[in-house]
Amino acid sequence: MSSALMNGQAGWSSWPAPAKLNLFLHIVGQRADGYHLLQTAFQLLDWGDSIRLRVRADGEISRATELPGVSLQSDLCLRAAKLLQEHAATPLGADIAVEKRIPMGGGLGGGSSDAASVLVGLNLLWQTGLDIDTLAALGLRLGADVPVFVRGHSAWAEGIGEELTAITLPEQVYVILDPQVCVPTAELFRAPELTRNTPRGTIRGLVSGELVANSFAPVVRARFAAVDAAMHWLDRFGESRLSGSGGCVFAAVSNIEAANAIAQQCPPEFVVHVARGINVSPLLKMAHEFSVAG
Ligand SMILES: C[C@@](CO)(OP(=O)(O)O)[C@H](O)COP(=O)(O)OP(=O)(O)OC[C@H]1O[C@@H](n2ccc(N)nc2=O)[C@H](O)[C@@H]1O
Ligand SMILES: Nc1ncnc2c1ncn2[C@@H]1O[C@H](COP(=O)(O)OP(=O)(O)O)[C@@H](O)[C@H]1O
Repeated sequence: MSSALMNGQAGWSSWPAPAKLNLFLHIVGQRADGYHLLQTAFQLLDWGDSIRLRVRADGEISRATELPGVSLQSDLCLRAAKLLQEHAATPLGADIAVEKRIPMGGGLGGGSSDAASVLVGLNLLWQTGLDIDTLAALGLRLGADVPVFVRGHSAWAEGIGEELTAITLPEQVYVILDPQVCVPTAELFRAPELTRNTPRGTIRGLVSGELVANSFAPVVRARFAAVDAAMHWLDRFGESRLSGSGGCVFAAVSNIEAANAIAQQCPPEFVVHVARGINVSPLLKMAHEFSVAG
């Protein structure tokens, strides 16, 4: 492996795990097993977590950093590594460290992206040679949002989020507000007041800017006053939208300077991030560099 891809500490390599926004999200039905059918647009961002991986010869999979509130059993990075290890029947193990920036339970897909980066990174480090379709299918077993991060392209999504069509969107700047509430996704999907028959949209509608609604927004705003307040505040600068099941909200702005000016005015109860939409994930670029470096 090229030394340029190692991050300085013996045996460790660093893998990006970008955040996502859901530019819109329509819940259009429900499957017999209770999972919801949706339409959404996943916009990858140039901002996110970093995962560091180090191969172990003894087969152990261990986390090298604490993830507050996340037990070993529920840690998506450890679960991803174990799933790949079992599937590929490799005797190798790994140490996994996460530099967490994406707020947990914020609707920005942090856990899913971390898991995808572990799958893609370890598949290369362990030389298990699985193709992207197989990694995406393994990822789907960990969460509906994992496949888009494995495939590494902003995408139009249907089904439960796994039927993906890569799309190329303008690389827009976004102001993202984190109202610092952890919204439990499963509970939101169970909400009796959730609209489950939103009319279907089209990619053309997305591109023309008609599709901005999120089926979760009325439910989340009614249940979490801080999310409602964040949307009201952001509405002063652009049409605010909810990402995923929340609690983070965002608005598109014209450029970085405008975004930074808005960020500077942000009230202290919200954490603000400025990020740019990207069509291709840095994970995909890293994986390519790694493969080329051999
Ligand atoms: C709402 C979305 C939109 O991108 O994102 P987040 O808000 O989580 O970021 C996703 O659909 C979330 O995907 P993900 O976070 O991977 O959820 P999962 O772990 O697969 O599912 C958590 C639980 O939500 C419910 N669930 C999830 C996805 C789906 N299409 N229908 C469902 O009913 C199921 O009860 C499931 O047990
Ligand atoms: N590496 C991880 N990063 C974030 N959350 C994780 C991770 N592993 C497990 N989790 C669990 O998954 C939940 C959802 O995480 P996250 O992906 O950050 O939010 P969302 O699904 O709202 O986008 C968290 O509340 C946490 O309990």
